[in-house]
Amino acid sequence: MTQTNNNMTVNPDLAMERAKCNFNVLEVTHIFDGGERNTLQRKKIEDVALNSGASKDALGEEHMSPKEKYENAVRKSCIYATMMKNELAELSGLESFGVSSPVIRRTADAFFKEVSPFLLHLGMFVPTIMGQCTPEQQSYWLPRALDMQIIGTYAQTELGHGTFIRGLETTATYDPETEEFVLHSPTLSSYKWWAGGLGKTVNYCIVVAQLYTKGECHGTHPFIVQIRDEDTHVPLPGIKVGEIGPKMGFNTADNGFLGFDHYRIPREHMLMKNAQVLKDGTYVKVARHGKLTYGTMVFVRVVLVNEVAFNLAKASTIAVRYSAIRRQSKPKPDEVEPQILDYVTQQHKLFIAIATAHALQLCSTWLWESFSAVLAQMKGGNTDTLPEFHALSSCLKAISTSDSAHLIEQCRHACGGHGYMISSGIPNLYNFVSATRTYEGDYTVLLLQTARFLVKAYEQAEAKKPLTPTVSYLAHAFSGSRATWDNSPDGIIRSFQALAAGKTAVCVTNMRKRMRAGLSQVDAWEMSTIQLVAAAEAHCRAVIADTYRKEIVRLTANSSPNVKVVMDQLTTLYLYYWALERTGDLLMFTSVSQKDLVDLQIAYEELLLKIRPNAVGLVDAFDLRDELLHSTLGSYDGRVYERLMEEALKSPMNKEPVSDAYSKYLRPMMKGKL
Ligand SMILES: CCCCCCCC(=O)SCCNC(=O)CCNC(=O)[C@H](O)C(C)(C)COP(=O)(O)OP(=O)(O)OC[C@H]1O[C@@H](n2cnc3c(N)ncnc32)[C@H](O)[C@@H]1OP(=O)(O)O
Ligand SMILES: Cc1cc2nc3c(=O)[nH]c(=O)nc-3n(C[C@H](O)[C@H](O)[C@H](O)COP(=O)(O)OP(=O)(O)OC[C@H]3O[C@@H](n4cnc5c(N)ncnc54)[C@H](O)[C@@H]3O)c2cc1C
Repeated sequence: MTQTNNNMTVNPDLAMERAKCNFNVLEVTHIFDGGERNTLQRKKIEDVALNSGASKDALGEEHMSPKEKYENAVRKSCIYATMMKNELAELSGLESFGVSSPVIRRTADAFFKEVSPFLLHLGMFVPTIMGQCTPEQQSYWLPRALDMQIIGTYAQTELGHGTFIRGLETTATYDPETEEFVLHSPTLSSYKWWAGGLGKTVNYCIVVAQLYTKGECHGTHPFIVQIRDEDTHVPLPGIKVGEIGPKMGFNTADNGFLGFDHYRIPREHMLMKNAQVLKDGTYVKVARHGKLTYGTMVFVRVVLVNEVAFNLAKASTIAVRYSAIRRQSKPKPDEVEPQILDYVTQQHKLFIAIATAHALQLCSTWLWESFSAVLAQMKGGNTDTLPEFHALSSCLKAISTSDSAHLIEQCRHACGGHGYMISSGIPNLYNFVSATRTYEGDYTVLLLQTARFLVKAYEQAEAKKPLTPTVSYLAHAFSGSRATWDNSPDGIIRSFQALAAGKTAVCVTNMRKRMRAGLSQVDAWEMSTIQLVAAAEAHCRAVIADTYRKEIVRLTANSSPNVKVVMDQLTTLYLYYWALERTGDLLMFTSVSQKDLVDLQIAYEELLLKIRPNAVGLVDAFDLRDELLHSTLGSYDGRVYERLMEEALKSPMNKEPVSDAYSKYLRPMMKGKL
C-alpha cells in the first residue's frame, strides 16, 4: 500500500476491504498520476512539504474568528511560499516555482482547509504577466513576482459586471502630456469586486479597464497597478480598497473591492503584448486574434478541470472509506448489520464519483496537452485552432465543475449526518468546488460559448466543409436515419455523439423557423438557449466519454490483467450511468428500444456488484494523504468515531462545564426574571 505506517491501527472493516482488493493499487495510482515517475516526484514533494508538521494547526480553522482565520492563512501561505522557493521548486523540476505545477498546488491543500490568500498570485497574477506582457515587461515584473517581493491578484469583475467583460466600466484614459494612464471608477457599479487577496493581502493587481486614447475607446485591456505602499502596505492615495465580507466558502481568501479616483500609472504599466499605446497616444493592435487578452481566463479554465478532479477524488475517498466502516440497518435478521457500502443504492451514489474523478483527471491531461499545442501554434502567429479550443475549454470547465460539485454533494449525502460535520471535510470541498462552477465563466454562459461554435460547425457540416477534430462526428448528422444503438462502449459513445448532433440540429432548425416567422437572429438565438445549452452539454459529455475511454485503453495497454479489468469496469460504468441518465434523449435520437434500456439498467446494477470488492482499493489508489483530506470520516486508518469525538472535545464550547449564556439568559428566563 502506498501510505504505510507500521504502528497504525486500522479499522478491521477497512483492513478486510484492503485484503480483498484484487488489483495492484500502485499501478492505478500511476495511471491517475500520469506515470510512475510523476508518482515518485509527487511523493517526494509531499514528504518535504508535509512531514515537518508545518501544515497543521493547533486549533482547527473552523473554531477561529474570521480575522484569526485570515491571519493564520497568511502565516501558512508565507511558510509554504518560502518552502516552495527553497525546496519544492527544485524537487518538482521547475525552473521557478511560479510556473506552479498541479502537484505543488495540490500539496498546498494540506495547509488550507479553505484557500490561500496567495491563490490568485500564482493562479492568475503571474500567468497574466507571462501571457500578456512584452519580453521587456516580463523581465521587469516576473522576477519580482516570482520572488514574492510583490504580491498580486487579478481584478477584472466589477460590482455591476462579471460575465459581460465588454460591459466593464473602469476607465484607463491615456494622458500624452505626462505619458500616464488615469484609472477611474466612474460609478458604484464600476468598483472592482471579488478579486482574491485584494482585501488585505496584495500590493499589486492586474486591472482590466476600458482603454481610452485620443478620445476613442478601444475596449478592455489589462494593466498592472500598484495599490499599496511596498513598505507600509498602506493603500496609495486615489485607491479605495477593502474586503467584501463573509462568503459560502473562500473565507481565507480576503476577496476584495477596489475603486480608483483619477489614479495615475505610467504608460508602461499597460500590458503590451497584444496591443500598445505609443507615447503620443497612438493605439497599435499587435495580436492577430481579438480575444487574446482573455488568455489568462482560458488558462485557468484548463487548470480548473484538473483542480475539480482532485477535489472529487478527495470526496469519494472520504465517502467510500466511511461507507466501509459504517454499519447500519438489518435487512437479514440473522446476520450482522451490513456495511453501508453493501447497499446498491450507496454504490450507485459513490462509484460514479470515483469513475468521474478518473474521467476528469484523464481529460484534464489531454486538455492541457491540446492547450500546449495551441499555444505553440500561436507563438508562430497561427490562431486557427483557438476557436475550437475556446469551445472545448469552455464546455469542459462548465461540465467538470458542475458534475464535481453535484457528486461531492452526493458524497456528503452518502455519509448521512456525519457528512454534515465540517470535520468530515466534505462541506469545505463542496463550498470550494461550487464556486468553480461560477467563477472564471458561469456554467450557462460558457456552454453558450460552446453552442456558438457547435452551430457554426453544424452549418459547415451541412455545407460539406471540413470539420475540426472534436466536432467531426457532426458529419454523420445528415444521414437521415437515427443512429443505431449498440451497448458496447464504442457504441454508447457513438450514441452520445448522435445525441449531441441531434440536439444541435434541433436548435438550428428551430432558430431558422423562428427567423422565418420574423424574429431577429439575436431573438431566435435567445429563444433557443435552453436547447443550445443542452446541445453543448451533450457535446461535452460525448467528448469526455470518448477521451476517457481512449485514454484508459492506451494507458492500460501494458497493465496487469486485473488492473485492466477494473479500469475497464470503471469506464463502462461511466458510460452506462450517463446513458441511463439520458434515456429520453437516446429514445429521441437513436434506435434504442425499451428492452435495450431495461437490459442496460440490469447490466449497470451487475457492474456495481463487480466493482464493490475493489471500491476501497480504488480510492486508496488516489493516494491522498490524511493531511490533504482534513477528514474525520476519510482517514486511512478508519478511526471515524474516535476522531469525531476527539474533534467534538476540541470545540471551545466544551471548555466550560456551564456556558455564560446560562447565567445571562437561560437562568433568568427559567426563573421568570427576564
Ligand atoms: C487558481 C485561480 C482561481 C481563480 C479564481 C476566480 C478568478 C476569476 O473569476 S477572474 C474573472 C473571470 N471572468 C470570466 O471568466 C468572465 C466570463 N466571460 C467571458 O469570458 C466573456 O465575456 C464571454 C466569453 C462570455 C463573452 O465575451 P465577448 O467578448 O462578449 O464575446 P462574444 O461576443 O460572446 O464572442 C465573440 C467571439 O469571441 C470568441 N471568444 C470569446 N471568448 C474567447 C476566448 N477566451 N478565446 C477565444 N475566443 C473567444 C467567441 O467564441 C466569439 O467567436 P465568434 O464570433 O467566432 O462566434
Ligand atoms: C469565489 C469567487 C472568487 C472570484 N474571484 C475573482 C477574482 O479573483 N477576480 C475576478 O475578476 N473575478 C472573480 N470572481 C468573479 C467571477 O468571475 C464572476 O462572478 C463570474 O464570472 C460570474 O459573473 P457574474 O457574477 O457577473 O454573474 P452574472 O453574469 O451576473 O450571472 C448571474 C446569472 O445570469 C446568467 N447570465 C448572465 N449572462 C448571461 C447570458 N449572456 N446568457 C444567459 N445567462 C446569462 C448566469 O448564467 C447566471 O445564472 C470570483 C467569484 C467567486 C464566486
